[in-house]
Amino acid sequence: MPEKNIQSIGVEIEHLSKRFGEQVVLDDVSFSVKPGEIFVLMGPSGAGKSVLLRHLVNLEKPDAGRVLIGGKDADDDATHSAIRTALVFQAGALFNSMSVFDNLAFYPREHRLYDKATLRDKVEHVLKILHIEDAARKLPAQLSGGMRKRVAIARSLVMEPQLLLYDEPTSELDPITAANISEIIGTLKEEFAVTSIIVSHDRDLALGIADRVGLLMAGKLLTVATPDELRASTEPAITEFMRPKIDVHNPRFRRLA
Ligand SMILES: Nc1ncnc2c1ncn2[C@@H]1O[C@H](COP(=O)(O)OP(=O)(O)OP(=O)(O)O)[C@@H](O)[C@H]1O
Repeated sequence: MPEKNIQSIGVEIEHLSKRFGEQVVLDDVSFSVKPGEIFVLMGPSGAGKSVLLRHLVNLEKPDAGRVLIGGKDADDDATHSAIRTALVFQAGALFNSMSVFDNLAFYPREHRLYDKATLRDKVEHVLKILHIEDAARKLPAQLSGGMRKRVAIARSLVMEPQLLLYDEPTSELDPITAANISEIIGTLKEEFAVTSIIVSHDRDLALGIADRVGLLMAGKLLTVATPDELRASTEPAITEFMRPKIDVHNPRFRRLA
C-alpha cells in the first residue's frame, strides 16, 4: 500500500529566466505551488511551458533566478536523491517489449526500492487505482492510447513521488478519454500525498481539476488564478483565453488581423 505519511512538498519558481541564443524563452517568471496542490500550466505553443518543466527535473539550468523543490535547489542532483520526483512523458515512454506489470516494476526494481512481495503489492494497488488490473500481462502495443496514458501515470505512481509532473497528459486522446484521464489525475491526491504540476493545452482539464492555473504567454507569466477566478475574469487576455476554441461568428483570425 502507498505510504500516506510521505510528505508532499511545495515548489518555488523565483525570477526564472532562460534564453536559447538570442531567444528569451522564460522572462523573470515567479510563482509557487503549494504542497498537495494540482497546478496546471497553460499557454500557447512556444510559450515556454516545457522548458519550465524541464528545469524542475534538472534537464535545464536557469540563466537567472532559481527553482526550489521542497526548499532545495532543483539544480542540485542531491535534491533529486532526497525528493522523489516523477515525470509522465507526453508519449508515455513505455518499454514496448515488457508487460504492463513489468513496466511498472522496472524502476523500483532497478533502484531496489522494495522487496519482491511489497513491490508486487504496490504494483497491483496502483493498477487497481487506475482501473487497469486486467491489462497487467499485456504489452503496451495491445492497449488503446488512453490505457497507455494510464500505464504511464501508474508507472510514476509506483515510485510514490512527492512531486509528479505531467507533460500534456491528455494530448492525442479523444475528448471522453481525455476527460477520464483528467478525472483520474484529479482524484489521485485522495490516495497519494503528491504535488502535481501539469503542462497542458486542455482547458477542460485545467478548469476541471486544477487548484490553480498559471498562464504563460511568450515566456512571461500572465496570471496565476483559480478556475473560478479565470471564469470570472474580465481581463481581455484572460477572456480571450477562456473563449471557446472555435467561434465562426467572430473568428480569431479576423479579430487578430
Ligand atoms: N533546447 C532548445 N534549444 C533551442 N530552443 C529551444 C530549446 N527548447 C525549447 N526551445 C524553444 O523555446 C521555446 C519554448 O519551447 P517550449 O517547448 O517550452 O514551448 P511550449 O510552451 O511547451 O510549447 P508547446 O505547447 O507547443 O509544447 C520554443 O520557441 C522552442 O523552440
